[in-house]
Amino acid sequence: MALNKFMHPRNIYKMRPDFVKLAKTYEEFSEIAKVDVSGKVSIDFKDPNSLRILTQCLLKADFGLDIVIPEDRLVPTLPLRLNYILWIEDLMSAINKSDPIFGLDIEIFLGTGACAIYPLLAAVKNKWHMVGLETDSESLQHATYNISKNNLQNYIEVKENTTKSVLEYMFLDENSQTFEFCMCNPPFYTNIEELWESRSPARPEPKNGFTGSPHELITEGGELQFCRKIIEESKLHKDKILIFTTMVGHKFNLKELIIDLKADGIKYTTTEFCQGRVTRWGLAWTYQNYDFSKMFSPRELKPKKNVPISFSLPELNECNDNMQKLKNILQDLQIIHKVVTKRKNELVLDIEAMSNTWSNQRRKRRILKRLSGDQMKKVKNDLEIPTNEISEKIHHNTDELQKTIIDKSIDPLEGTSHNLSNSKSLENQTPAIVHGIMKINNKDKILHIEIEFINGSAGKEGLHQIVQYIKNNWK
Ligand SMILES: C[S@@+](CC[C@H](N)C(=O)[O-])C[C@H]1O[C@@H](n2cnc3c(N)ncnc32)[C@H](O)[C@@H]1O
Repeated sequence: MALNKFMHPRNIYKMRPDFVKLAKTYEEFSEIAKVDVSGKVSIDFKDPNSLRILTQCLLKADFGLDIVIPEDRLVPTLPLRLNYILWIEDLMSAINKSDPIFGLDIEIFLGTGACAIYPLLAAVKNKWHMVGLETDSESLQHATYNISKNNLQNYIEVKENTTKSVLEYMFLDENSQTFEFCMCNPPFYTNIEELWESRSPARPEPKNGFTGSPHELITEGGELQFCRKIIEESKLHKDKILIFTTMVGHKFNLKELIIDLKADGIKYTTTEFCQGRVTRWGLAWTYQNYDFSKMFSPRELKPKKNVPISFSLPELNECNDNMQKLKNILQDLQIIHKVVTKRKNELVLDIEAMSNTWSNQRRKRRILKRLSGDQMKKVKNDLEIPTNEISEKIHHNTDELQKTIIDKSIDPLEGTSHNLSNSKSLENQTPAIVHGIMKINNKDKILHIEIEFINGSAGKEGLHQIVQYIKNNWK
């Protein structure tokens, strides 16, 4: 299932459902299940009846919902439906409406379908109040039946949309209620030919069987026109719904809709719904002052490439070996640094800080200021002990890696000494709090440095602090 890794992180269908358990629990599932010689249980995904039974059983097992999906209606794929609901949850939490447990939020759903799948999931999962609009009276009847079968009438109301509009119907009355969001899974196709074309033998065969009635799948102008209609109607009811959303089935249509929203200066955000081998898109827009900048698509959440920290150190007047000066600073910080590669003007060091030796510097300077007379003299004397006397190179690695480590460092303020002599034990027992790779390029006596963070409990912030310390002490 190539795209499952990009499913919403909270989607329970990221992991394939346990078919063995389903077969043991539900007789209807065991009837459609096949067991191979290795004991693996599978079903025929191309058979609409198997898909219907699988969906009904999963709704029962995972959400406690007892649903009847009519034979001639769309079988909702649960991973996709759940991806959409989870994204709405994220949007609600982005606008600080993440606490609907008391059922105070009232939502609206367009095109409820025969299962009323979205309102049912939203009600059992989040206790959201949903209003479902549907034009197909037969689907409406099924939806009403499924809602009362699960005793969720207090949460879900379904209404027959008798108008040609999409949203308008909800706001015919001036005092109509407001909603936190609307969601919609629009019919995909423009006409029956387009629908058949999508099923033509020339196209790669879909993995899942085909379900749904023409009414559910076809709309004049296809999904693009349907979504454009919602956008147009949303302009008339800007404050009646805080966030308008719709699912989009074709990437091309998503691009067109984004162009429309941009042209009108409407704030929007998008996401991808990835599941199995199918990607759909979510589009949300608002007329409110909401910040969507922290909304990310699951695919965007994958770790970003580690961008190194770059900076330069200028030539110093009284120093004729800048590279050595930099090494001295690393030594002062008790940072273990071993040479990875050494070329003419370039040196690559593996650096490891075992403890935070840079953070208290300001405090130490403050205390120094407060000290007076003899105390000050003593501390100053201690401080002025040259670095090479309080440290010594203790380790030369035979495989060409030169390791420099401070053997002993005196803390002038506490007057204690830290023994860091056993580098091996440090390496083996204590993980570095900052581990990075430092590339130093010496060009025209200016050091150009790039440090890449590898790992460590102090995080990249720790590395930034080290960089700051180096810059402050470059004099
Ligand atoms: C693709 S189906 C989605 C069904 C269900 N929500 C799901 O996701 O499985 C689209 C639904 O929108 C309904 N529909 C089409 N035009 C509509 C309109 N103007 N207002 C409300 N519902 C509409 C169709 O009858 C159909 O049930």
